[in-house]
Amino acid sequence: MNEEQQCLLLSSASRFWPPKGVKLSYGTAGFRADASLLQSTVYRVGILAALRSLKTRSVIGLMITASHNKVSDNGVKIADPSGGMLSQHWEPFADALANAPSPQHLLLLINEFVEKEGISVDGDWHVEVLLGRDTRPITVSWRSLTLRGQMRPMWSQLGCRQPDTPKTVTLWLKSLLQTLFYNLEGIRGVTSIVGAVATDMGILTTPQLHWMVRARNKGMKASEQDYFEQLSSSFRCLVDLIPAEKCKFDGVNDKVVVDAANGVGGVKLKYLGKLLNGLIIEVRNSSEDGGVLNDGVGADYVQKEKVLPNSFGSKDTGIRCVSLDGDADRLVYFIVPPESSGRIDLVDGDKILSLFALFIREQLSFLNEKEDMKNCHQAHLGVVQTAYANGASTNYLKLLGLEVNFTPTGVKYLHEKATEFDIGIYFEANGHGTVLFSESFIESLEARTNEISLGSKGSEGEKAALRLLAVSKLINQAVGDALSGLLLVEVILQHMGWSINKWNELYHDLPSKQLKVKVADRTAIVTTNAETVVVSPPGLKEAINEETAKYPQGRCFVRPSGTEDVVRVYAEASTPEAADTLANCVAKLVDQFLGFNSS
Ligand SMILES: CC(=O)N[C@H]1[C@@H](OP(=O)(O)O)O[C@H](CO)[C@@H](O)[C@@H]1O
Ligand SMILES: [Mg+2]
Repeated sequence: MNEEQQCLLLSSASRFWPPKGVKLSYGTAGFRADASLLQSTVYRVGILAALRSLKTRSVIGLMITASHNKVSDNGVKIADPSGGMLSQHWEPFADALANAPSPQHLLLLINEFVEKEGISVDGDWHVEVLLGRDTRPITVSWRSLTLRGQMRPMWSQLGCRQPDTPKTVTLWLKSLLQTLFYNLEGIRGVTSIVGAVATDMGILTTPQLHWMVRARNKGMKASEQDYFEQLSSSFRCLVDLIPAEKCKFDGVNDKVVVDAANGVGGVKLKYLGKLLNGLIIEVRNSSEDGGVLNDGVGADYVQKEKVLPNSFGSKDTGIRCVSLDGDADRLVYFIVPPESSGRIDLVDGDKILSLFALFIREQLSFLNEKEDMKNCHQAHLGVVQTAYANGASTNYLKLLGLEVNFTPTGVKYLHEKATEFDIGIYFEANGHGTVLFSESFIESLEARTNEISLGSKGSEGEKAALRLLAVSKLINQAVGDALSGLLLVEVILQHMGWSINKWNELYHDLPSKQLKVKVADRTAIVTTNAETVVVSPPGLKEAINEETAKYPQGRCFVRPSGTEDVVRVYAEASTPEAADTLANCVAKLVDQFLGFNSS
């Protein structure tokens, strides 16, 4: 690194000291913590993004979001050149950067890493980082704003007067100002690499930013408008390909009501809805309504608590209802039963996966019907789940003859596994997932559909190829996306002529329960076998197994969360009461082994 670069890094880093006594970790989906702790982290992730751009010679994304976390948290993560998650190989460096105790340590780390990775920092590559942020407000403490005057320039840049109260000042700045601080810090980080450019893409859903990064690196159109146009036109294409006899079917109506978690998905979905025909999207709990992000609303709440989100009630009985999470990368459907008294019938990520798998399997069977295709390469379809997938869904998928694979929690693992197939469908039970198509399979579909434009009438096989091609454009190829997932569910239900009830009847979920346990150090739990078996602390595995064996169809596992400071407990059993008891007993075991009073 030359002297100019070293000076630039040292001077900008001296504005952003890490919080004292906090250990930051890149976790399941980037850094997440109380928003007041993350200023230096966002700045340092900006540097990381610029270095990643240099290393990969590609455009990189930096997203400011904490997804389903409570409103006082925030987070930051990176989108790699493919639009996927940051390469896991770089996560230890990300952790080290975030925790470097001083600008000098930071510089030393960067120097070492740049040398080890063979990254040339001499300005021969035009670094570009796309920045996105959701609508999450930030909380900034007065202390951090005034500490050694570091933040004062921010106030003048924002045209605001610095608050003069010595108490903690909580800033709930609406719209652009909400996350502008983090944005500026991200930009500062990126631009502390000489010649690097940070392009502010504004307020986006997480999947939109990932989509843009992928599109930019593939040389495709990559604006937000391009995203909306691609989704709406592929949706229309799928609608046009619905078999005539299925177009009007009892129980299928054209309205869906969406709980947008008071997050960024609401406004985006309202805009997208205007570009569609044959589907009415009613959005509630949009960030414009004044409700609190993820508070009594959203996919995480609905999926874990299995209760109605705010502003939904008995009036919604019989309607397809959907919940998105705060940054709109997950979705779950739900049904309001008659006289529900707050409970819902959840149609979760596992059922979305099952619906997608059925539809794709059907199209593949049409594709392979033609005599001359019999000897051709048959597409390899695979599905990927985590241990949180309901056992009934896994049985159902296996009964369909599908290959079911398991990975640890987190899209980064599922996505990676799904790329091994011609078509890989992955979903977490909480609604995080997508369908990936391999380049070679897309090429074979394109070749097949080109035959149609050469004058053929369009056989079932050719229509199936057109449908699959449209699915590959509709469903986000970079990461799970609630907006594109919703459109795909809607058009498949229309295609099948199914109501949400019929879909929900595919199989019956086993009763399950999830709990969170606060412990002294959650990292003391080490797991293996896609997180289903505890390796450490010794004895916990045996204690869990002994308890689980008492319950018919019992299954239980524990793991440290990668996004919250808790240990998660998951239990499944033949009755809701048994699942609750099993979860509670195992939560007590976790507390005995790791709680604040354990020795
Ligand atoms: C049980 C559960 O829902 N875990 C979620 C949650 O991860 P944890 O590591 O469990 O906190 O957030 C992740 C990121 O959004 C998501 O991928 C994952 O599925
Ligand atoms: Mg999310």
